[in-house]
Amino acid sequence: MIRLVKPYGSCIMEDYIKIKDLYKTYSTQSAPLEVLKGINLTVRKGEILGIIGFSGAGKSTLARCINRLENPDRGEVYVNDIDILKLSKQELLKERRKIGMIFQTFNLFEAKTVYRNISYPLEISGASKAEIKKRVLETAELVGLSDKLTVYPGGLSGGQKQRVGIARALVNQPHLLLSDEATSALDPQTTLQILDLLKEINKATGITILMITHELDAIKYACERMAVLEDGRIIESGAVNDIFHNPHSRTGGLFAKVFLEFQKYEELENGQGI
Ligand SMILES: Nc1ncnc2c1ncn2[C@@H]1O[C@H](COP(=O)(O)OP(=O)(O)OP(=O)(O)O)[C@@H](O)[C@H]1O
Repeated sequence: MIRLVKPYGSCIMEDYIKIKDLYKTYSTQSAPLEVLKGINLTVRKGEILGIIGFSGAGKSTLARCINRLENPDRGEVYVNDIDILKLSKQELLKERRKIGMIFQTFNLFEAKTVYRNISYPLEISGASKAEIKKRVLETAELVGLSDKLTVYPGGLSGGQKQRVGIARALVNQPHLLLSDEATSALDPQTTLQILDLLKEINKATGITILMITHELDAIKYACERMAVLEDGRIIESGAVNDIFHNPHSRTGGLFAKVFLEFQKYEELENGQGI
């Protein structure tokens, strides 16, 4: 196991992302579609914050506005006190290197080996061959893929593909990881392994993680705080346990109810609670 360092310090309570009155409308063939309707959100440095919401609530749009893969209509986005919406193209490219992103569909290059998938962000940032090799080997070891570097994505399981996605997102040593439904395509056991990996990386490096998901159990497993997104608005936020046991919104309540029903069913299946 390689030695993990905390490159960015470990102050837990400092705000790392600040989002104020964020709006985003898509143009569609029929009518404009307002997807974000005044988002206000704070993510603390070094935490894993969960964002939960039903399909279409605007979760991916919100994540993509943070690294400006989407340009919001108005509002403010600060990452590490940098005003993301005011950056020039060049400045944005530089800041984006400090923000990794992982996806439900992994988004790997099928024609590149694991090594080349992981090395890609370093290649486009102009790192030397020696630096690339060092960082790829370190990151592959961190995610448990040292023995898969010459394999193509087609020869990997879903969990291994997501590990490649995580390694590629981390190889530039970002301060922030945006995780957009990263475990939604995985079976429950693999989901736990990936969540354990994210928790381990968070603990070891102090990286801030924004975990977007529609799976309450994933949030319950990995996060201390969460926010509920409904129809383009954050309708409640706070400690996971508080929202889970005493939800103040319809969406929060529905997620908690489904989770509890599922838990009851699992206990019955395992012969507990009878
Ligand atoms: N590029 C786009 N152009 C037009 N409409 C879009 C675009 N991207 C997303 N939308 C629409 O915006 C709404 C919110 O989409 P978004 O992907 O942000 O939601 P989500 O909460 O992440 O949903 P899911 O969990 O299903 O991925 C949806 O109605 C979607 O169809």
